Parts: sequence; C-alpha cells; structure tokens
Amino acid sequence: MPKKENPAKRVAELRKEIQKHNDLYYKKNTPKISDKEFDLLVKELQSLEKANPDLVVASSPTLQVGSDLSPQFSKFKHKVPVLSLENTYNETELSEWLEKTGIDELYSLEWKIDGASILLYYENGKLTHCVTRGSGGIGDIVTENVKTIESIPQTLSTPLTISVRGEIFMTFADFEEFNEEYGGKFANPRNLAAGSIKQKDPQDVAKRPLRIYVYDVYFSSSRKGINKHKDIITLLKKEKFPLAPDSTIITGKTLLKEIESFKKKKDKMPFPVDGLVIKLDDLNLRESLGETSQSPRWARAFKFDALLKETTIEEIDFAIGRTGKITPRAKVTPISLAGTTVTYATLHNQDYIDQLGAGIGAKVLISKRGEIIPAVEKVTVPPKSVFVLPKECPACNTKLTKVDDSVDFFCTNRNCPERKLNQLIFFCSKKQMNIEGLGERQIQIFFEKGWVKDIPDLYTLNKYKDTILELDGFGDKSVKIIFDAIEKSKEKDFRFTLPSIGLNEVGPKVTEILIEHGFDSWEKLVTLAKSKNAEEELTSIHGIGPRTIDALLTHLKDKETLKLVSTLIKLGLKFQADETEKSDLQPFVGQSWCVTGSFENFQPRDVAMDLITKHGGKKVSGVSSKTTHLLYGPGAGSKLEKATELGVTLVSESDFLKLLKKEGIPLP
Ligand SMILES: NC(=O)c1ccc[n+]([C@@H]2O[C@H](COP(=O)([O-])OP(=O)(O)OC[C@H]3O[C@@H](n4cnc5c(N)ncnc54)[C@H](O)[C@@H]3O)[C@@H](O)[C@H]2O)c1
Ligand SMILES: [Zn+2]
Repeated sequence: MPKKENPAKRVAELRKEIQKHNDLYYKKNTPKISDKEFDLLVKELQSLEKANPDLVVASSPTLQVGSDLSPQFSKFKHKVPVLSLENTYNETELSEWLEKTGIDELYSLEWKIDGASILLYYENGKLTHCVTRGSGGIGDIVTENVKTIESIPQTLSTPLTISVRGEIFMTFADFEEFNEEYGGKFANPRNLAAGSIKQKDPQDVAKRPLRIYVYDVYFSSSRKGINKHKDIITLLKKEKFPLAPDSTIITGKTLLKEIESFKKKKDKMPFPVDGLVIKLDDLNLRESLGETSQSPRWARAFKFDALLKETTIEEIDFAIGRTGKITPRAKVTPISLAGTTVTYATLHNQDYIDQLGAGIGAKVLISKRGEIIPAVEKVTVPPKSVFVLPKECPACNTKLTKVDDSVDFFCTNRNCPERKLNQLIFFCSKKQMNIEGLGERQIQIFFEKGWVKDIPDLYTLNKYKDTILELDGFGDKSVKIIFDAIEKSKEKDFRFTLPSIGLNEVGPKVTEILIEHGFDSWEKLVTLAKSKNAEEELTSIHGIGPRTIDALLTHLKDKETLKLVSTLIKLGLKFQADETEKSDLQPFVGQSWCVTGSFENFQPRDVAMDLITKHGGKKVSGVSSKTTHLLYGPGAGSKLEKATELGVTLVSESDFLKLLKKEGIPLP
C-alpha cells in the first residue's frame, strides 16, 4: 500500500527497486520476483505519481520501457518507437478499456508469448538488421544471432521496406532437451531465449532451439491497401513468416467469452504464454488513438497469474545429475497444482536458497508454469535457519566443487553411484537409446543389485535373466520386452549412440553437425583428435563453438571414454552413422565447399550447400587450406579474399548452375 506519510521517499524507493528488477529481468535474464509482484510495484508507483504530479520525472520507470541494452552490441535507432503493452490481470479493468475504445469494434486476440521482443528490418525486400527492443528508442543489433533461426525469411517476394515485430521463444520440449544437455543450467525458456540472442558467438546461438512468431508490421512509407490488422496478417502469411496458432479477430462484445476458451488451453500450450494480447483491428483507429511514451492506447495485455500455492518444506534433499551437478530439492507437504500433485520443488542452488532465505520448516509459495518442474518462488514464513548445502557429495562423499563461473556445485567423481545411475537412466530413455521396459525404477533395482553398474553391463544382462524372472514385478512378458529392446538398441546408429553416452557438450545437434561434415563415426573423430590441425578443422564447422571443440577434443583423448566406446563397439553397438538419403550422383566427392554472399536461386543459401552434401561434398563454414571450392554471390566479403589468396576454386552462382546442369542434378 502507498505510504501516505512520505510519498517522495516511497517514490524514490520504488524507482530504485523497479530499476533493480528491470536490470535483473532484461539484462541478466534472472528475475528474482514474479511478474505479478513486479507489476504491483509499478502500479503502486503509478498511483503515487498520479496523486503527486510534482514528483513525476521523465526518467521514471512508469514512463519508460524496461531496457535490455548491453554494452557489447552496436546500436540501432528504431524507425518507430518500440513500445511495451499496458497490462492488466483483471477482467473488470479490461472491460472498462473495451468500453472506452469501442465495444462494437473488432479486436485481434492473440497469445502473449513469453520470450524476447525482436524487430526484423527489411530494406527493398532484404533482411538487413535484427534489433532488440532495447530502450524502445534504440536497440542492440543482434542480426547474426537472430539469422540462425531458419524460419525467418532473408528475402521477401516483394521489395518491401518494412520492419516486422515478433517474439523469439523456445518450446518447453526444446527447452527441456537443451537444458538436459547442458546439465540443467537454465531456469526457464523465457530466460534462456532472451539470453541466447545476446550471446557473443552466433555459432553458440545456432545450437539453441530458438523459434519466432511475428505479429506486426511497420511500414516505412504509406501502407497502401493495408487498413486492418487482418491485412497485416495476410501479408505476413504471404511472405511465409511464422505466425502463432489460435489468433482470432472478434468484436469487443464476445471478447471476454473468447478469453475463457483461451484460458482453458493455456496450460497445455507447447510454448510459454504469459497472457493474451488484445489489439484494435482498424489501423486508422489505432493511429487516431495513438500511444503514451510507454505503450499504445489501442492494445492491452491480459496477463495470467502464475499459479502459486503455499505449502511447507519438510525436508531438503539432492538430485545428483549425470554430469555431477547437485540440485537441492525441497520435499514439501503435497499440494495439488495445475492438475498434478506436487511433492518436490526445486531450489536450484545455494545462491537461490540464500536469496529466498529457504530452509526446513519454512512456509513457501510454489509455482508451476507449463511443464517446467515446480519451483520454490518465495518464503512466506521463514525457517529457523537458512539451509546450507553439505561440503561433500551425499552419495559418495567426494568434496563438492564449483566449475568455471557456475553457481552450481558438482561431484567430480566419475564413479559416483548417483551419477552412474542417472547416466544409465539417460542412456535408456526414450529420446536416447529408447530401451523400452527399462525405466527409472527397473534400472534402479538392477543397479542396486549390482547387475548393471555401467552402460556395457546392459548388454550382458541376460546372464541374470532367470534371477530377474524371480523378482516381484518382472513377468515373462515384461522381461521379454526389456531384452528385445536391449537387442534392438544395437540397431541405433551414431546419431543416437554418441549423444547417449552423455559426454558434455555433445548432444544430438552437435552429433548431427559432425556427421554432416563427414565425421560420421567414432573412429573418424578419434583420428581427427590425433591430428595436428584438429582444432582448425573443427573451427571451420558452422554451428560448433570453441567450448564444444574443447570438450570434444578432451573426450576423444580421455582413456576411460575411449575404453567405454570400444567396449560398446565390441558388444555390437554402432558407432558409425547409417548412410542417409544420398544420391547416386556423387560429383562432389572429395571436395570441401564453403559459401559466401547471397544468391538468387538458392534461398537460404543452405539450399545450395545441401545439394553439395547430398551429392558427395563436404561443407565448411570457414575458408582454410583444405577448402577446395568457394561458392560466392553478391555481398561476398573476407572469405572471397582469403579464398583468392589460397588459390581455392571460385564458383559464381551461374558457374554453379552450369555445373549442376552438366552433372544432371536438378534444382530442388
Ligand atoms: N519479474 C520481474 O522482475 C520483472 C522485471 C521487469 C519486467 N517484468 C515483466 O515484464 C513486463 C514488462 O515487460 P514488457 O515491457 O516486455 O511488456 P510485456 O511483456 O508486458 O508486454 C510487451 C511485450 O509482449 C511481447 N509480446 C508477446 N506476444 C505478443 C503479441 N502477440 N503481440 C504483442 N506483443 C507481444 C512483446 O515482446 C512485447 O514487447 C512486466 O509487466 C513484468 O510482468 C518482470
Ligand atoms: Zn558423488
């Protein structure tokens, strides 16, 4: 509640507090309070400023959009102010706005996607700049990072000069898979998506499963023939931009009813949504209403409350991941939340525990959004003492350590039983080797009995078959399923075996990239690691950053890893990739191609590179002494210079078209 006795003091306090949370949210991507709590602070400040106009200053966070600007990026002055949205959690407030704006008007109703805002600037039909919202007036140029999202058209079918606004996000499933690959470092898809577009190295961004939905277009000159939101959507569809599902256009009268049906769906959405966006359909009306310094008067965000429920921490234990990461978990008095019973909620790490002041006996608020693991969000009644993580691994007593600059503690003992167990669970899981019948429970039993201590033991498990049949809960049928699935897993190729053994930084995507570049077996990788220019060769591969290269080369020289793989090969597992759809025409065998510039017939230019790999060639992302050909088009830069210097064969688009014709390769 506003403290009436000294508004100036409270206003100053609130501004400082809001600024702090803005920075945590937009710049660090690690918010410490919920959106609702944040919005309450802003509302309190707004009402104080309204009651005390003399306290209003232009720099107040109520008059500015929260800024994401970071010093390491070049800046871009937006062509039109990139604003925020005024939001409400309350249907009465929304109705009042509808009445004021026109209940009989048409409105668009869309999901409010929880990611990072982005502007795509096109000049004469070519994508020139991708820019963050920044301060609303200027933004950070993150073009190369955003261009890694393949669904963004690089060229339009008409030479329009426009800016397209959208939201970059990640689905829950992609987030979980990615996060699993990186040892569970990231808190939620929104923070990961927003952090990803601000990475230093586009190659690191390319590995992240980012997506985009666009929702608006700004025109540099007159928007001839475009008078409704509907026309904008038609244009975006025609130019093949990705659009969010379920968007609809309805009258103000039926809006609240329609919102109800969106609400029913919201917890089942595959990507994070934090509300709905309602916008006037008529663009002329929009323009006559105009905007405040912060948000348009013709749109509102209707936000959903994050589901929060109170319970008590009964105990705190730990998950020890396959990478050794220790995650403290609160065992809570069971509560039902978003249709499931919650008994555990994550406490992430010691820093998080300290910030919350969490401990055994504390009363806490638990949240669940989408499919993410529930988390402890807030302490409402403090514990007797704040919890402190043990110094040693609870499973093997190894001293816990921090790796690099991470906030997490790790057990570095490779033979730690909990790590081993989780490696086995990961190996057998559906997305990996898909060994049906071997779920967490079964693996745990075999592990405790000492029958399966490590991955290779799975393939000699049949010596315990009779004993297994004697166990409770293992019938003929279920045991047959297990052994059939183990046998069948031997058919899985390198695309699965390599990521399944759980080497850090080496997940499915990296594996796929390695295979595409000709490293389609363990043997080839090991040979590569022994060669002098291993690092140079890996660096030339697009999509593999320095951190991955480091990790990969370490694994490929590590004795235990080498032993593990050779044992698995002896047991009949495949550590080479099956041939994929390759053409009989293989004119590019033995050649290594690089590409630069843009092309008329190949958009995106990967289309050309795919032809080369399909017909036997290798593609590389940088020109080196090993590159044999450079395919170049307008806009070619330093690669062309370097290739000329090194005597690489230069191939223009028309040369390439002739070559394809000569070889009888059709255009896709
Ligand atoms: N928890 C915290 O500490 C903290 C701190 C700062 C901000 N926040 C949250 O962020 C909000 C303010 O952020 P904001 O200024 O980005 O505004 P916002 O998130 O409330 O709304 C504007 C944004 O919505 C996004 N959006 C998604 N789908 C859209 C669609 N279909 N149409 C239009 N826009 C769409 C756009 O990126 C746009 O920038 C606050 O309300 C608060 O909830 C939280
Ligand atoms: Zn341990």
